[in-house]
Amino acid sequence: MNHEHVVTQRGRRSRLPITVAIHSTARGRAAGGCRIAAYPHWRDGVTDALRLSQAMSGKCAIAGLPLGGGKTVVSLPLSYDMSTTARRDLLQDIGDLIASLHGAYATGPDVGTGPDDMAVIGERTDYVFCRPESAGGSGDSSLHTATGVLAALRAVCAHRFGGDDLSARSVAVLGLGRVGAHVLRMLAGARVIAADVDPGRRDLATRYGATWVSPQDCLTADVDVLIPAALGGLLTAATVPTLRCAAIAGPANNQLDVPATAGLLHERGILWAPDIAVSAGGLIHATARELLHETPEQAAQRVAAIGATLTGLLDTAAGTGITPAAAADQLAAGRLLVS
Ligand SMILES: NC(=O)c1ccc[n+]([C@@H]2O[C@H](COP(=O)([O-])OP(=O)(O)OC[C@H]3O[C@@H](n4cnc5c(N)ncnc54)[C@H](O)[C@@H]3O)[C@@H](O)[C@H]2O)c1
Repeated sequence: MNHEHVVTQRGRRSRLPITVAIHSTARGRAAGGCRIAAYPHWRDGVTDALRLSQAMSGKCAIAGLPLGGGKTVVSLPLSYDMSTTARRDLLQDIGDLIASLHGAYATGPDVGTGPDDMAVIGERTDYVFCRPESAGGSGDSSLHTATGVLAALRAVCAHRFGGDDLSARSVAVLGLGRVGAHVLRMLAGARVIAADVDPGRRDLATRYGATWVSPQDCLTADVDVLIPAALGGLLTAATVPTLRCAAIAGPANNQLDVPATAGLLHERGILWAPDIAVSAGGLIHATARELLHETPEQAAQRVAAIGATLTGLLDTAAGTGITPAAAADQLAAGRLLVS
C-alpha cells in the first residue's frame, strides 16, 4: 500500500461503511471527491477509495496545485434505497469522519454527490469544497471544467494543426450534459457535430448551430477533434480502430478502458490529451477558491494554465517518443517526488 492513511468506519448515525483514503499529502492537504455508490461488497468501496485517491494525487500534481490526493467512498449495499433523512445522517457521518482528520483531507462532489451534499458535510467540518454559493462555496464546477477544456483544446490544436483558432476546426462533442453544454456554447464559430443518448439535448445542439448525430456517428466522425464529455471507458481496443478524428481532448474521466489503449491511439497517429489534465478545471477552481482562499483572478489563471501544462506534456511526448499519457505519468511522479 502506497497510502499515508486509510480509515474505514461505520457511520454513527447511518451505520454505513465510510472510507477516507489519503494517498499523499507530500504537496499539501489531500483533496478529492466523496463518492456514494453501490458495491457488491463494502470492501470493494475501500479498493475504489485506494485507487481513486492515488489518481487524485496525480491530478493535483499535474494541475500544479499545492494539494495531495484523497478520496471518500461510501459503500452502499446493492439496491439500497436511501430516504432523505438517512442521506442527511450519512452526510453528517462523513463530515464527522473528515473533521476527525484535522485538515489532512478535504472533500468535494463526485459520483453520487453534489454541491447541496457538500453543504450538509460542511455543517460538521470546514474541509469541504464546491458548496453552493448560498452556503459560501464556489458552487457547481462544470463551467470551470468547460473553461479548462477550451484551454486544452487550444493547446491541442496548436500542437496538432499549428494554430489555436478553434473557429478553423471541426469538432465532435459527445455528451451534452453540464460540461458538454458549456463547451458547446464556448465553441461558437467552430464546425460542430454533437450527440447525447438523451434526445432531449437535441434542442441545445440546434440552438448553438451544431449538427445532431447519433452517439455512434459522433464517436467515429471524421473531425479534427473528438471531445468526450459523457462517460469514461469509451476508448478501447474495439473502438480505437473505428475512430476518424485527428485528436481527442475532453472532460470525461477515465476515457481509456486500460492504460495500454494510449499506445493504440499513438500507433494510429491520434493525439490523445490525457483526461487527468483536460478535466481538472472544476477541481482547480473550487480548491483554489475554497481551500487555498485565492481570488477569482488567481483561480482563473490556474484554470487557464491547463493549456500550458498540456503543451508541455505534448511537447515532452513528441520530443521523447512516448505517449502523452506516459508524459503525464512522468510529470505527476516527478512532482510528487520533489515536493
Ligand atoms: N462536472 C464537472 O465539473 C466534471 C469535472 C471533471 C470531470 N467531469 C466528467 O465529465 C463528464 C461529463 O460530466 P457532466 O458533469 O457534464 O455530466 P452530466 O451527467 O451532466 O452529463 C453527461 C451527459 O452524457 C450523456 N451520456 C451518457 N452516456 C452517453 C453515451 N453513451 N453517449 C452519449 N451521451 C451520453 C448524458 O445523457 C448526459 O447528458 C463525466 O465523465 C464527468 O465525470 C465532470
